[in-house]
Amino acid sequence: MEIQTKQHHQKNFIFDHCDTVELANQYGTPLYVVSENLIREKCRAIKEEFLMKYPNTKAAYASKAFLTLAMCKIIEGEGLGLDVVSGGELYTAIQADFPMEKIMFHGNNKSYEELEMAVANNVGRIIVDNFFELEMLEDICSSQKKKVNILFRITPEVEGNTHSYITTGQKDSKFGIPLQEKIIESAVIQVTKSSYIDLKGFHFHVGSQLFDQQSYTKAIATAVKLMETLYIKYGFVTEELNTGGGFGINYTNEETMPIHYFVDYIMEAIEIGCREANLKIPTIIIEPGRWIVGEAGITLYTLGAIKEIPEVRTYVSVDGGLPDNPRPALYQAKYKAIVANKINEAADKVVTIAGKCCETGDILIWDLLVPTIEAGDILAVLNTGAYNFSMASNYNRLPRPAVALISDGEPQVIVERETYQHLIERESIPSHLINNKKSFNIKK
Ligand SMILES: Cc1ncc(COP(=O)(O)O)c(C=O)c1O
Ligand SMILES: N[C@@H](CCCC[NH3+])C(=O)O
Repeated sequence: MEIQTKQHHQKNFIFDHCDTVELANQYGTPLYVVSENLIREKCRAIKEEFLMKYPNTKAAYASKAFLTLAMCKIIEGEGLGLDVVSGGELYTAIQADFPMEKIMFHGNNKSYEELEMAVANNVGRIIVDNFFELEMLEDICSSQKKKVNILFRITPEVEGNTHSYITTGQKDSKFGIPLQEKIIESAVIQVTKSSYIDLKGFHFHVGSQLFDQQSYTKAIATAVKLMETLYIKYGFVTEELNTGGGFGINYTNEETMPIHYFVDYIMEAIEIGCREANLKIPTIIIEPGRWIVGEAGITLYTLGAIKEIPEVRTYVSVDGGLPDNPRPALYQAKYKAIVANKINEAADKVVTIAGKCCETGDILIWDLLVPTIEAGDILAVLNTGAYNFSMASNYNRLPRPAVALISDGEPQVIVERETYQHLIERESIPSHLINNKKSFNIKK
């Protein structure tokens, strides 16, 4: 493996200047390790190859990929905006003093309370997904006497070439306002009558972990057509177009695409579309999540039970699994991994890396090439920065791992490991169950 061969002089796998075996010893496993520098490098590439290259552009980090207070600070420091999809994500941003005007609030079923919180905190854009939300927003704005800027999320009717669970732009999708004339146009007409809500433009998101540029181009063509129709029929000028995120990253053998691979295509399609339709190019916004943080994270595990089924396979179990990384079970996602304390030993055995959950589907990696391994070895699963920590659960009552952030070669814990006590913290025992003395008559 490339990373291993580069490190002949090292004994252990080094990730962003830190010895991963030492990290495992210091903080325990499973452990999420995230590199601040790698995140910043990605943000800077977005600045250089998108924000500085094209006028009138903005970028927001899709925080669902990985969000902590420290992450808010990194994103703020890099000058990007933040895409949030829930009261919890918004609360985290508020607690980190993230500039509220740079927040984009998404979601297909925002609650009244979540919208109240967004309006009260003056978030920059609310991406309205449906009429139900529009009516709540009108009500909230009139009672708070506040104006809000919104985008309508449209369903671009594009099938992204990715796992079906992470396509969002297809016609039959829970996300976005359908493009049928009478639906989208009546939404626009309704909002233009509002004295509280200012419709700035439109948003679409095709899907996640995409490499095919054509799906963006198709969605842009649809959005430009809508912009043109609205301009011709109603004189409505689209000031902003948010083309979502979804840029794919390298998990196994795919080549990681630089940001210009996606954004140059997007910008060209917009320029051509707007020129042909005689429209002014709106402000263009992108909101990648995975592309910014996915490759900046790894997960360290300790190997435990090794079970060889002769002539079938060898299962090697780790001290985590599905609860800290549900992606293989959910999306058949593939990962690569390195035995961190044996990087200079020849990898000549094929094993299957199993999680410790009571689930047959809790397999992190099928058929991984490893050297001779034993219990106690440290396994580093690569590219786990996106949608691992953020999707982690306590299934089987496993405490969630800590997160260590490496900043300029120095690791520190930014999220503490959960304890067994955390698992019962919100629970109580009803009085009749305390001594279990009462005989219980089950009402029929
Ligand atoms: C509206 C929206 N924006 C941005 C993203 C970020 O996606 P990704 O992490 O694939 O870039 C998503 C998730 O797919 C999304 O639904
Ligand atoms: N959770 C998904 C991405 C979802 C993106 C949200 N629209 C994944 O891990 O790939």
